[in-house]
Amino acid sequence: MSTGMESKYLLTSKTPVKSPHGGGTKTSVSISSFPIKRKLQSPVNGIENVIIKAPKLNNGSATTTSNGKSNVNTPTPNGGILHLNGKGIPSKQQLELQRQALPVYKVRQRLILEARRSETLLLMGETGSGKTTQIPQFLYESGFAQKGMIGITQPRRVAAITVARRVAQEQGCRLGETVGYTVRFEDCTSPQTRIRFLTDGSLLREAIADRLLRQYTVLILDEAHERTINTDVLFGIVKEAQKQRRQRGLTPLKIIVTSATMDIDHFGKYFNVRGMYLEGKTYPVKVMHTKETQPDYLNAALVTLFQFHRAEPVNHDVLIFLTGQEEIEAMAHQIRQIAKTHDAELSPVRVFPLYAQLPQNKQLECFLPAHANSRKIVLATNIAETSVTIPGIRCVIDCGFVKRRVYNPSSGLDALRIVRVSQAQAWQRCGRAGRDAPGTCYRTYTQAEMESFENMPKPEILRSNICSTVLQLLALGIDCRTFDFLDRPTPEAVDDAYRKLEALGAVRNYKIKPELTTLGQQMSQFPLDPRYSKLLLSASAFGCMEEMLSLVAVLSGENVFVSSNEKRELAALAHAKFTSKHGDHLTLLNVFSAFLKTEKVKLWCHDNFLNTRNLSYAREVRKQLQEIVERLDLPLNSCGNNQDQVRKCLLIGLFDNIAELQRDNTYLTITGRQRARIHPSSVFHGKYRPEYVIFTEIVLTERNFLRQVSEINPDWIADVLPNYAHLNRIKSSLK
Ligand SMILES: Nc1ncnc2c1ncn2[C@@H]1O[C@H](COP(=O)(O)OP(=O)(O)OP(=O)(O)O)[C@@H](O)[C@H]1O
Repeated sequence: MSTGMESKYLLTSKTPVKSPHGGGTKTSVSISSFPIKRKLQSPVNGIENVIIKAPKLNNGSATTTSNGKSNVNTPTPNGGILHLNGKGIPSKQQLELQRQALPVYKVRQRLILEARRSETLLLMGETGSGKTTQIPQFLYESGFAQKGMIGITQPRRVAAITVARRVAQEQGCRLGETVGYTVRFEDCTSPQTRIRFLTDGSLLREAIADRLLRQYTVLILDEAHERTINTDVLFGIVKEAQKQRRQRGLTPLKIIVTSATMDIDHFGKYFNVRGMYLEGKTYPVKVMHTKETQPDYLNAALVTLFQFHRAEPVNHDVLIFLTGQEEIEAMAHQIRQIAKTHDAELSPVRVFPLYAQLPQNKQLECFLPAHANSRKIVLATNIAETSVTIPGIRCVIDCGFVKRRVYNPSSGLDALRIVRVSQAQAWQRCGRAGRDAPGTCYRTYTQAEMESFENMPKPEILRSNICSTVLQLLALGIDCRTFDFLDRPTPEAVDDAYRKLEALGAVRNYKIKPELTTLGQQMSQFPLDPRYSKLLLSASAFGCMEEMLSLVAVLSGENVFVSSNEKRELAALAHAKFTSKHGDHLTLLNVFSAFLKTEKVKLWCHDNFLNTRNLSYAREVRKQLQEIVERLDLPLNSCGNNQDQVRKCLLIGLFDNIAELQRDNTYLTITGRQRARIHPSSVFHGKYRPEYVIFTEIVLTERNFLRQVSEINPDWIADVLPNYAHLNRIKSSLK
């Protein structure tokens, strides 16, 4: 099966599955989400949830032309059909017609009425029905943004940016004018902006400056089911801001919580409101499961892809959900190879990776209109799972796995693990098809397997390191233990976070009445993990502030190295110029320092196989971090050639990330006793193995890897962290 070309092999059952709603027919099942109807029957605090019915839609249908290419027919309000061919950029009039065809558009009057009547709305509607793009526009067009902005939060940058772009298009304005977005280190808004899409983390940082969030008249917390830590904290913050503004007679704050798959009863109890279900679907999506459990989900996805590719019209684009960068890059290579080998019999393909570490301009490439005579194949992680619409996608292939950050309180380490998706995530993935035409979703797992998946992903706050959250809340004057959480983290997790913050010197007296130290207050001003903030706040004492600003800026961004399958050796040679024998951190610093001195950056990056966009982004981040450092009056000193100071300083923030070489050439982390190897991207990979290392991150997959590794001298540990060295019986401290 390795080529994925065997056309007789039928992976999926011929009968599509029934949606959990029970709607749809045996052969064409509509996309659906959680069993909404069952949920909606139960009263919330005695308040009945309601279903808002949309008038019947004249949904578009797909027709196949004689040359095998199908046209997407977009329904128009007068029942006419508008030919778009699914690939071109629509005109203003076409956009308006597309808007009017969305289910949410049909209930806009009712929605506006509900928004005028109630302080808080809890809205559930099918994926693709128009919640994210339309509701902010209805509110804006009805005057809700006269005294402030309408803010819409998204869990991910790519969603915030692409949705803002679409809404700006629909409003006929340039991005950053009436419609804009704000994500970490990037603000594309202006004083004219009325509709602002932003990541939940960005809104949280705004709350530190103004707990009442006075810039906003409406806040829409979208994709509530994702339950990221930031969204969970925001629920409590906006609820309190709303109450305070009411009590002080200030401009009221409307809160709207939206999702296709949230647990509406749980949210209803928390906000003490009824939930509303906006009825109406866009295009049907046929859902297919494999007949049998697949031992290799990657191969199963590849086989399914080529079965589809052989059989279906070329402009039916495909989106495949995988777990991470390595898998995506490997499959992209395989697909291109297979397509090349069989180019005589197969239509051309264009493959687009989409994952968080990819430079932003590369991420956005798959959102461009597709070509009519080749198939677009997007290979994505869960960053494409919610909110996004990738034009042209008619087929989703879901491998059913996701890489999730999990925190192990007993080891004290954060790690990435590959786990099964939840049912809610599977339905969200399915919802990425059928957005501009009917679609199909192939799941490379059986229906029985799907039923064994958990209903909802466990809220991030219950499975992650919450140090940053505890610090941010404390900066807002809130003890995490008394905060009004939708789901409260366990007392052990809270204690663990306080203990870590105390070890970093950010908090004191946490057992009785936690207080931020001066250092902690300063740390909360950086949009960074507290450990990185600590590095910056300690750097001037080590005489290396200039270097640490650069290093933290690079570590906060995405991969600066460009790998090339075709020119692997040339790339390695180019990168070797920057290699520091002391490890990856100083290597990164060498790259970035050289970049900062370069004038013709594009050419220089190209010649050195470096990513211009990511390095330019790091330069921007550095500028912003330097502004904070200057505001805090910290000396901007440099250690020059004495770069040991940088590695010593790293110990002060990353002291939980020290590992010791073992006899079998693996490493054992001092905190948590995890065994791991050096990541293949490290300068130490397959070469000299230092006795002690400090690393940025541990990745737990089939094998554990330490990412970004530098050598440290154990004597430094005793100097910089005397208690730590003693407690952990580091060799040098026992001499
Ligand atoms: N960038 C885009 N290009 C083309 N069409 C788009 C784009 N963004 C949105 N649309 C159209 O608008 C529809 C509504 O999208 P929207 O994101 O508002 O839905 P939603 O209800 O929020 O979905 P979800 O729950 O999946 O986030 C899509 O189904 C699609 O038809």
